[in-house]
Amino acid sequence: MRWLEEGCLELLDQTKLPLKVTYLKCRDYLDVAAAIKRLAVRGAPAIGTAAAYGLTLGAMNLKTRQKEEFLSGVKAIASELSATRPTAVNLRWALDRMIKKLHIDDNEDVNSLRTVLLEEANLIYQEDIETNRKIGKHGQALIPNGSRVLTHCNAGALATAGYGTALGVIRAAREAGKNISVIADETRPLLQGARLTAWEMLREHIPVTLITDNMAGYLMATQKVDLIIVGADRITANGDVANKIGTYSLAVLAKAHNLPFYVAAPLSTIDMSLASGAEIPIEERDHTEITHLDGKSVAPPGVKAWNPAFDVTPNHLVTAIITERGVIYPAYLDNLDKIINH
Ligand SMILES: CSC[C@@H](O)[C@@H](O)C(=O)COP(=O)(O)O
Repeated sequence: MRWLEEGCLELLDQTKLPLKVTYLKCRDYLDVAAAIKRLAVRGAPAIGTAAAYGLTLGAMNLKTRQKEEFLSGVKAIASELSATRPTAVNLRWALDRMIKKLHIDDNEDVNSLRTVLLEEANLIYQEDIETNRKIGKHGQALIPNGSRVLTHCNAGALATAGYGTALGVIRAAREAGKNISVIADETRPLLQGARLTAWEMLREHIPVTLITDNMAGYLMATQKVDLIIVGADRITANGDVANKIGTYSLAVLAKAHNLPFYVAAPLSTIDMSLASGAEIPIEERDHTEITHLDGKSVAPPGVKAWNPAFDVTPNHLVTAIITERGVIYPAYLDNLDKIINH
């Protein structure tokens, strides 16, 4: 994603990858909201950053010069953007951070508040890349040379402002000179692993092998994988992790095969207001995402379907959470609070 000086957010349309590299030009918050909803931009940190720019666009397009009216308009746009996807807490985190900026100096006029919003969105963007590099640095120390790493969905540069979380750890391990190969779960139903992770890895000449989701158990049983790293959409105060549907099954399999199961995520993904994963709102998406493939029906018309986009992995299945401030080990139930409030 890229902010263009003309007052426009440019987004790589991820729904078109890997076949086409096309960019969307968002000139209003409604364009950004629509892009988030249809997953043209997706991945927890990426939707937070895009929403921050979306709010900036909305504020630029508000006609009023009256400060109170401007503030209530911006807040209404923030709640609309926040409602686009319910599970990834980074979306709300970024919008809350933007809104907080508007109260710093009561003497500022509407135009300078617009500048404040753009500067904050730029900061969120830049910080996300730095954060991911730090996650990579801490995480790569956990990856032995020669590891074959299984990952799910796409927690790479595409899912963030740049570099990636889970894939950032892999990038950092490669940059440290380690010989690392990746196994990408295809990630039904929308194939973020096949379409996006495989695309990212191939572009950087990182060895990658694609498997379907139902091959993971056999892969582990036949000792073809050494560890698992995934990203996260929300981590609760007890260390439970919401991530792309299928993550929980991988964690159970990892436990059964005695393999490390790591979660790489920025602190902005940790929601200390929720005690456990049972409280996380799980997005349910359109049934056609599973009854159809590429617009063609793959199920009998009229069949009932269920399409939760995320699942929750309980803390006891997580070996460690890798954050920008360091690695939180199983004793993290206490550490999480200390690290967040440090
Ligand atoms: C660094 S991204 C971490 C998660 O957001 C990612 O693993 C994921 O589940 C994304 O889901 P998506 O539905 O594609 O937005």
